[in-house]
Amino acid sequence: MEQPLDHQHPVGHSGHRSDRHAARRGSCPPGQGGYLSGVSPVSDQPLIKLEGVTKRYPAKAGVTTVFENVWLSIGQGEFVCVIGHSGCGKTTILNILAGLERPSEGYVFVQGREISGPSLERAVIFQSHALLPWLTVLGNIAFAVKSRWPDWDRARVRTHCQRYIDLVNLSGSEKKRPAELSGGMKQRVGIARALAIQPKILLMDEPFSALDALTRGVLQEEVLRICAETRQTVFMITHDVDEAILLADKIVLMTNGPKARIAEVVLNTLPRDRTRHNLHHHPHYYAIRNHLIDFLVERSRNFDREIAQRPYDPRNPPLIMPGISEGASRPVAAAPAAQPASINMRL
Ligand SMILES: Nc1ncnc2c1ncn2[C@@H]1O[C@H](COP(=O)(O)OP(=O)(O)OP(=O)(O)O)[C@@H](O)[C@H]1O
Repeated sequence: MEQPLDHQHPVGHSGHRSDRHAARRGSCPPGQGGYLSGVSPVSDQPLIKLEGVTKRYPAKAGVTTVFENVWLSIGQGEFVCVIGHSGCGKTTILNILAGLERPSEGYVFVQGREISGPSLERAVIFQSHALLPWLTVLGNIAFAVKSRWPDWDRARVRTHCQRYIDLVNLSGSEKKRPAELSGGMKQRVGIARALAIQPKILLMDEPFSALDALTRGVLQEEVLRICAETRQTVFMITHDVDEAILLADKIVLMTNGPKARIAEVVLNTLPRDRTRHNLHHHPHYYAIRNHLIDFLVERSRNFDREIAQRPYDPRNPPLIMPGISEGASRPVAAAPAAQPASINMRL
């Protein structure tokens, strides 16, 4: 019988503190993370912690600080979306989480261990699917699976890949090459490939932005279903407010760069069984949506002025529940305005 998908890998070293001292004590090598070591997960700590993360690049006039002092915790099984204007450093944060870039200052911990580079425990899905054109659907997924479990025999790899091909509804297309697939199908292969290595963390950089609206909607719902089934932890960048409300448990709002920071974290209070079609019936939907749009249109560029008038602790950005508790933010109108089906805030 088919086993349920389970992405909650047992992890080792319970009791590791998620602080830089624990990571540096040397009891566990950085970046190795005790993957599949057979001990129960540490439940009382976030899966991911960013502590004081800052990124600077050399610039003509010295140095540019893209973002600074970013503190964020993400729990096991949480779906976190980041929204903010172009250039505020969203992709850079994702790359740092992936281990592809290093912060100029600060630390990133996964299960209490500081990360030190890329790892199969963190899978990335980019806007472009980056499939190997000479391999079939099955071949592309198997390639990743064989890297993850080099000792598996052919039959085991095949069976494992098939589960993920079925999961993303690509059954029947196993032998097709990328050139024979639509954009949506290619992105499904990318999703299946990322999930098939059973990463602790799925990092997605605007994964649906290159797709037509219909395909995007279908794939959003599939990702929602898959993540609910697998309790996959996700960090995703999007410019689409409705996509964030549909998918995310938490929506991280970043101010404009340079020197961007996390202004606040919006908790999505809509029920988890939401769909694209019933989203707007929920009484908090417009409050959340208006809050996000208000932030992107207005507050993201005037945030320094805003916090000159109220306390703000970057280590603990305000948690906002629009429609329930506005925290330190300005009140937003809850009344539904006439809105298009989807707002893409690439401004
Ligand atoms: N290697 C680099 N050297 C210098 N500057 C860089 C480098 N990589 C990124 N930047 C700058 O850092 C800033 C943030 O880039 P990043 O791609 O992270 O932003 P973003 O918020 O993801 O933008 P978008 O929404 O347009 O994808 C930009 O101003 C970019 O020019």
